[in-house]
Amino acid sequence: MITSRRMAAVDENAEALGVPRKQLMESSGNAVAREVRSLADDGATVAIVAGRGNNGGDAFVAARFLKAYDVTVHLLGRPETISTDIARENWEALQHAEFDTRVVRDSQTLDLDDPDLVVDAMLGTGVTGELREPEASAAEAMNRNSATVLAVDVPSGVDADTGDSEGVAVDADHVVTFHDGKPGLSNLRATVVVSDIGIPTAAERFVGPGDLNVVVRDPASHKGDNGDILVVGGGPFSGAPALSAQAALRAGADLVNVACPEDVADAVRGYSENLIVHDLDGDHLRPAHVDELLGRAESKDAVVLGPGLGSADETLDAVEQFFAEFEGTAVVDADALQVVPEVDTDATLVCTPHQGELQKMGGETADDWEERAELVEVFAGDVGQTLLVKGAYDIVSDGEQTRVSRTGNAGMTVGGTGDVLAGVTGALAATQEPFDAACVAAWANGHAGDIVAAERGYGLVSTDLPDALPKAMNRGGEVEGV
Ligand SMILES: NC(=O)C1=CN([C@@H]2O[C@H](COP(=O)(O)OP(=O)(O)OC[C@H]3O[C@@H](n4cnc5c(N)ncnc54)[C@H](O)[C@@H]3O)[C@@H](O)[C@H]2O)[C@H](O)CC1
Ligand SMILES: [K+]
Repeated sequence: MITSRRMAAVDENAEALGVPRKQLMESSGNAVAREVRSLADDGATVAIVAGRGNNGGDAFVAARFLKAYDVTVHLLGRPETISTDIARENWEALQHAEFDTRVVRDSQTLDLDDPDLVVDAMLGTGVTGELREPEASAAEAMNRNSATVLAVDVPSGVDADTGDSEGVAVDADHVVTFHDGKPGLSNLRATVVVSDIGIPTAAERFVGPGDLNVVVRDPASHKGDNGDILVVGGGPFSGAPALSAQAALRAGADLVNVACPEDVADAVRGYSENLIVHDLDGDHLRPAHVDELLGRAESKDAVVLGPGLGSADETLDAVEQFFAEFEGTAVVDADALQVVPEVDTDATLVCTPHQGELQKMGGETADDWEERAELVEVFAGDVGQTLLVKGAYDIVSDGEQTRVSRTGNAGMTVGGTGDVLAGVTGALAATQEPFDAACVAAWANGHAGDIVAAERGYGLVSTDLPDALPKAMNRGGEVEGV
């Protein structure tokens, strides 16, 4: 089963892997035609009712594969308003080749006649809310007609994720859906055929640019809505928490607080005026600081715990006591990781170990990435948390779902890149599900590294990465009105 949002992500990933959408549309159209052939004999009359998105595009392709039938394509709305290039190109191909096409300007004039089969290609997974006109009247006309109805991907007006319809929806007898089942189709009376349209498994297995579609920023949001986080780190080191914090800001977090031992607090402040720094007395984290940290963490969307903390016994005790009480979301990195398997916590954790740290946590690793992915999945299930295991292939698993990120390069073996990743993960975990946050963070951090390496090769240093993050995460036209 796949949700509409995930389907859109996988589609975009397929494109990035060299399988363009237009090619997928050709497969979808072919699958629709195959289904028509299984439902109606040669010579039968087929009325295709098409919308102006890619759902309609699938049906324009199908028409080309149905030479043995008497096909009429009804387009709802003006051809100039077809919303995607690939659907428009397939519509134009029908005009050039003199197919029987009709433009329906007013849905009241939609004349389906008395076909043997109606194909509902008005709307698919791109739809939100109640059917508008002309689709709503067209759906009613289809429902009144006695012909068998085959829906393309999802009956128009039905939410593919939930099966609900806010208003009128096409009452389909059959559905041909693509790539994988849709949760919303299981409770309909229609029979459902799932058709493989040639999306590579890699488009789901590997994190890709499409996975970033979970990161949406509401233009009406307020300060803090896009992530208010606390980085707890530093002591033996001062650069690590500062790198995490700056990376979190560049990954989109609104507010980043740092709590660190006072001996390094001024150094951390000095790295950036964008950070809010709180001193913990002394030169390393101790159990005496835990109450203050819990108080500060309570109002945050996520905590990043570990960068530069060191492994003094008192520090690890403090980490353990923190987890015993904390109930929010935390990204755990570096020396703090070894505490995770020991502790009984109600917190939601995203752990970001490299393979050595994974072993120290009690997990197993393997040279072969596929074997490693299996081991990480089992260990994530045992720990009951999300793991992001760093390597040339980063493995992300929550014990049930596992994905792999292949971005990044050998230049990123330089010190500090893990601190950056922890910060990015923290920013994303503040607003996203832990698994999605880890997947996007791994991909974006590696992609930022690739952007830097293109200019600086193996001269890449960790402080380059935060600056490259916005470009690595920019999905184009993201900022409204710019
Ligand atoms: N990987 C795949 O599964 C592929 C699926 N394909 C097909 O593409 C559609 C999804 O296409 P998309 O263009 O994103 O959206 P739609 O065609 O479903 O609709 C967009 C269209 O509808 C308008 N609209 C939105 N909401 C409403 C509403 N409530 N009432 C009326 N109109 C509405 C919107 O403005 C747009 O114009 C998928 O289902 C598959 O059929 C591709 O072929 C490739 C691979
Ligand atoms: K449809």
